[in-house]
Amino acid sequence: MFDGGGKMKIAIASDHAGFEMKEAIKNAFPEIEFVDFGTHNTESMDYPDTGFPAAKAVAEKQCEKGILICGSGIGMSITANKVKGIRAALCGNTDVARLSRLHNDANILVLAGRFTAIPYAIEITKVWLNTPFEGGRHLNRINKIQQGER
Ligand SMILES: O=C(CO)[C@H](O)[C@H](O)[C@H](O)COP(=O)(O)O
Repeated sequence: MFDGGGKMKIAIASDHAGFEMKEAIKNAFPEIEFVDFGTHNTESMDYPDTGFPAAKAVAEKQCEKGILICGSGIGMSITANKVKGIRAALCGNTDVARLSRLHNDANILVLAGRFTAIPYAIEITKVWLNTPFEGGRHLNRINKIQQGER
């Protein structure tokens, strides 16, 4: 369980199409403790095999947040949002990444390994990790999502 102390603990996972970006993100943030759910090479595999365990680690609060990467980001988004308590946001630019935290309290960032340049994906990640939830009117909406999950 994440205890709020020490390094921020982030679940990270990809399929083969997101492997290179996953490794680059891990290297770009040495101050973060990444729990890597795979995949560990570029051999073809199925994104739910890594996406579900990573999303569950966030939902069960073993990790504070998560980052998932596949080719388009769609498969990982669909997978993660099947897990109760997960609000996964596919972000292709820094403005949307900021809003996904401010307004949606997104607890998983999804990136598109085949459609976003790696240096920009790192910028998106930096913004996403450093933006707090705004609360207020947005909290009512998050509560309604949680009620709809039941
Ligand atoms: O789920 C996806 C598309 O909606 C992901 O982008 C996958 O990475 C992609 O489908 C993998 O494609 P591949 O042809 O098997 O490499």
